[in-house]
Amino acid sequence: MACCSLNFQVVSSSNPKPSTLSTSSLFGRRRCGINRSPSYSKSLVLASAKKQETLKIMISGAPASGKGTQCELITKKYGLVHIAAGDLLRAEIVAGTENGRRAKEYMEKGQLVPNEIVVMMVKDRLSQPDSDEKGWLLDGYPRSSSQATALKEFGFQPDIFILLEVPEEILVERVVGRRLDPVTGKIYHIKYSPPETEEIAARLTQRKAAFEHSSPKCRVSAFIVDGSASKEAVFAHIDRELTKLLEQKRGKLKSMAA
Ligand SMILES: Nc1ncnc2c1ncn2[C@@H]1O[C@H](COP(=O)(O)OP(=O)(O)O)[C@@H](O)[C@H]1O
Repeated sequence: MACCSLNFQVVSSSNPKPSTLSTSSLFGRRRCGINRSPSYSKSLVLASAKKQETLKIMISGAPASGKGTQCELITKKYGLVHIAAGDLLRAEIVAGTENGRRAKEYMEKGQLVPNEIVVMMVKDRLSQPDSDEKGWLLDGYPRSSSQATALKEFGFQPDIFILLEVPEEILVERVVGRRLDPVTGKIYHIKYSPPETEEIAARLTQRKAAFEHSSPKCRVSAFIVDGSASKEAVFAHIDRELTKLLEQKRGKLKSMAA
């Protein structure tokens, strides 16, 4: 069965050790609606009308991890604004801006675009009213601990970080073996562009790992997906987690208004 091949881990900042939950316990629980009961106080209704709680999500996954598909499913279900760092950069290039011109040089070489361009670009997009109203799903950012820190300093903190982990052998089989040097930002390929020294080789990471090393101060859910897990099975796990999170956020709002 497809779902049997999917491990699900939740790591919170207070409990950095992941605890693996069984798929049956996750699938077994009923999802609760967030219907308003007529007994809610007036203040609650006013508070809710003023600002509905939304989700703020960061998602990371190596190429071929199925991230694109999951992003589509998540944004559709939760009505979030999908903000992909790569798309923002490509839009700058198309618009012919100075940032776009500079970014292009790095992108063509397969390197990370410098932080002074990417950070402000993402920050500006997150500051748009639609991101605030609908919530957001940030994709492809951060790719280093300094990017994570920079955004946090601007006050943008995700509720959850979703990590789609694909075992090494499947990734290599599926696509290229790209690796990031977290120190220099240089991208290598384990086969076609190997690192120059043993020292560099020892610290290379897949890009997603750069975020893991930055210790996000938010809940982290890692979905370890092997080749046979269907997109529906993966989404069922993510959906369960997000529904729970949203209920918690809205529950907190309720108790504050009561
Ligand atoms: N957070 C980021 N920081 C720096 N550069 C980025 C970032 N996100 C995207 N880029 C640049 O844009 C390119 C395209 O990104 P993306 O659309 O996510 O595709 P890919 O998965 O092939 O990297 C990357 O190769 C990189 O040069």
